[in-house]
Amino acid sequence: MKLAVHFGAGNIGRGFIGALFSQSGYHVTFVDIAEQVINQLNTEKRYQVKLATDQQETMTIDNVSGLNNLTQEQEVVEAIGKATYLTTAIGPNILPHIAPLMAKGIMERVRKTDEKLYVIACENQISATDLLKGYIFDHLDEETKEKLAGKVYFFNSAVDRIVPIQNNKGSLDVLVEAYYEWVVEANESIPHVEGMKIVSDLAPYIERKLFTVNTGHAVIAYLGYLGKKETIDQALGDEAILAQVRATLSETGAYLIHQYGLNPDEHQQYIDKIINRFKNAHLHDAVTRVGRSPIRKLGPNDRLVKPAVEAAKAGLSYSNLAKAIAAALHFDYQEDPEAVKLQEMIKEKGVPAVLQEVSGLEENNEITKEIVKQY
Ligand SMILES: NC(=O)C1=CN([C@@H]2O[C@H](COP(=O)(O)OP(=O)(O)OC[C@H]3O[C@@H](n4cnc5c(N)ncnc54)[C@H](O)[C@@H]3O)[C@@H](O)[C@H]2O)C=CC1
Ligand SMILES: O=P(O)(O)OC[C@H]1O[C@](O)(CO)[C@@H](O)[C@@H]1O
Repeated sequence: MKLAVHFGAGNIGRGFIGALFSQSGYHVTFVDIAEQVINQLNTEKRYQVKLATDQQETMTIDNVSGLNNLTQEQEVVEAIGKATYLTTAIGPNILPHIAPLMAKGIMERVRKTDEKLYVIACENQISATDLLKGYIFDHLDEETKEKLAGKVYFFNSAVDRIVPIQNNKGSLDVLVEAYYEWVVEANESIPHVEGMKIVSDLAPYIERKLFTVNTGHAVIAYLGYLGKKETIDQALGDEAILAQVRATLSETGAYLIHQYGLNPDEHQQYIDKIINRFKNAHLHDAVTRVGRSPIRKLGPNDRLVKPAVEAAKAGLSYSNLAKAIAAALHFDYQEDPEAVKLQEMIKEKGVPAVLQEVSGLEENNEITKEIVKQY
């Protein structure tokens, strides 16, 4: 049986990427630091993926096991040695921390086999696999670097499926939305995985997804948080928030249409479909999950700042994006370490300095001025 080694046995790992590998005939070895999840994977050997629909269809995901990357390093290295795919869904900030072990696995592997290995980071981040590759390369010896060509491939990807925080402590089962899209940029044929779509240029896909699904979601999350809404669907029930989401997605849409020559009617349909996905009340998706890690989300290449900067460059409107950024700066959820840090930074340095440091926006930039006004 072919093997996929997947770092991150969380919501996307179990509910999306691992599930697709299992359904494609792979054994999936999940690697995680969550000891209880790893133990359960090894004892139960299966779990259910439940669709957040009226019918609640369920699928059994089997041929799964787990390894703890803190206590089972050698086992992880051996698994990487046998894998066809090496994937992650762990959070972009964690990639540098798992790269040394991945590098160790790759070094041992290329000494022993010429079999091809495909590495794909499945994160909400543009070029996440390129970033991971850079972190891995920092830990590879020169001999391995020279041997990688034709043996280890790194492919960027875009992943889209809403998987909320699970409300079933102690269970491996995962509630997911029925919709999913996994797009991988590869210029050659790679081993088949059910549901994986191969494209030669990922840029339009990842930007369309990040600046529609993730921008729209972030607007709802931050305005919903300010409006004391608990979940995304509850926030969307507020007409003012719904109107603001539509206005913001018109701005990102204008940029995407301008940049990639998208058909405006088709893009509007894409926006409408996504807003309907957000309305799914079965997901109970907390605004605090969707707004999590605001410093990352306010990054220069992320879902709010990048489209605002690109819209400004193209002479397009960005005032609704500026409003969303201002709302993100008010996200003071105490259980989110980045939210706490962001509020401390704002208190200490003020909004313009924070926008410079976190988002790469100069103080005299027109976008900064608009954000400060909205804030
Ligand atoms: N949940 C969603 O709907 C979607 C999430 N994503 C992206 O997928 C990635 C994962 O997100 P989720 O699955 O929601 O998060 P999650 O928090 O459910 O899963 C992350 C997993 O990584 C593990 N982990 C953290 N640090 C680790 C370390 N140092 N070593 C090993 N394991 C470690 C955690 O224990 C957890 O099991 C993120 O980049 C997210 O942006 C992308 C699309 C949809
Ligand atoms: O996972 P992140 O990057 O923290 O952001 C949350 C976003 O990711 C998703 O979980 C999946 O695309 C969305 O639900 C949401 O837009």
